[in-house]
Amino acid sequence: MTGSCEMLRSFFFSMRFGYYNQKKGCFFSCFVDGFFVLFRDKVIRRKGFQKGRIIMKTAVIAIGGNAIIMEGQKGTIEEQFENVSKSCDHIIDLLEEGYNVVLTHGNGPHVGNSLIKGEAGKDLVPAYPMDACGAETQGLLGYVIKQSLMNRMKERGLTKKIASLVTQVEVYGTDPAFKNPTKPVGPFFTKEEADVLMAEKGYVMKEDSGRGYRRVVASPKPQEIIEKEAVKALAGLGYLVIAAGGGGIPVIKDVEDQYRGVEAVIDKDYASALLALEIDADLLVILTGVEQVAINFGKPTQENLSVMDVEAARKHMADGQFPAGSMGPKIDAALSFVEATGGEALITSMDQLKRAIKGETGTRIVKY
Ligand SMILES: Nc1ncnc2c1ncn2[C@@H]1O[C@H](COP(=O)(O)OP(=O)(O)O)[C@@H](O)[C@H]1O
Ligand SMILES: NC(=O)OP(=O)(O)O
Repeated sequence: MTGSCEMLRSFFFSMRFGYYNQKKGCFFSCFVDGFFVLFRDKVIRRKGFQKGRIIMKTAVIAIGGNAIIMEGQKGTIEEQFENVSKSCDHIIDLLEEGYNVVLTHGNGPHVGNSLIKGEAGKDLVPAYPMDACGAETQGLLGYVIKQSLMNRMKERGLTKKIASLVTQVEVYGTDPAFKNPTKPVGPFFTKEEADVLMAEKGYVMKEDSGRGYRRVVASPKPQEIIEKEAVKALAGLGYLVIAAGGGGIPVIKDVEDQYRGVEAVIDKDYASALLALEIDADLLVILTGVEQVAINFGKPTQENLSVMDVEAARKHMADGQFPAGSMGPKIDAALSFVEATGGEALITSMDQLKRAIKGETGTRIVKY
């Protein structure tokens, strides 16, 4: 197609050159050039080609931490490798569909576990603060995801460079979220266990979507992905990039304009939406436990949605269709990306990713 483009260009150029020679051609020259540019841009947009190379679409794909350590699991390293390995084919399928993939992931179960380990061992070795636990979990999960993908790709006879990037995310120290913890981390407890932890450790414990009680910590809104340029550059070089794990390591700028870690866990859906915006991604995919977003979720009148525009999403949100502790932040994050870029967000489950990308399932959130 680009070959035809270039032939047309040569043809028009020679016509234009002829007219120049006859000193008549200025108007015609502009007309021909304009036509060529319109034609070329249309081809590029439709086919994704530019000067003989394919322009890849970039998708930011967010995987929930609860898909890596599942409900009822202790979170052994073997369990995590097994869970992630099961997801690899779905991600690889997307690469084969021609997408540049930037993977982000949650770390809620992991960061809570790290805090418990620190607390339990603090008489022997120093406990880490929450930002350091976030960094630790980014490193661990980067390793688990990267190795699982590498091994599966090898089995499928594919090669793709993979980079896992330690990512800091700036938050504001004045964010009211620091005074109102909402982010569930770590394992699930019964009400009785939660009461003991609140009394003995001073934790804030809340019920998490009918699944039990979990510790909740501050979750300020992400303001800037510090390593965004590196993510964009690596994706542009054809790497599958794993970034902003656990929503990114939360940092603030102190009075001397220096970055400093803070005690918080950023929501990975908000961080993923911001990353998608900052690296000019075409698509934001939020993977969760359901194939489609629904209205009247869990009721006999449940209606699954294939497409939802911004206006409808806002209306359903105002009607209380998307609870704050579960689907609410995902819709909110999707809206922030769609409204700012005019791009699309897709919410679906990991096992339906390929079909959802083809438009066969999932819920697409679009501007109009
Ligand atoms: N309107 C809704 N449509 C679909 N799912 C919903 C809706 N409201 C609540 N949910 C629940 O929210 C869950 C997603 O939230 P959560 O489990 O907290 O996310 P994560 O996958 O990031 O851990 C879904 O799996 C579903 O059980
Ligand atoms: N950081 C974060 O959002 O983790 P989860 O996806 O595990 O909640």
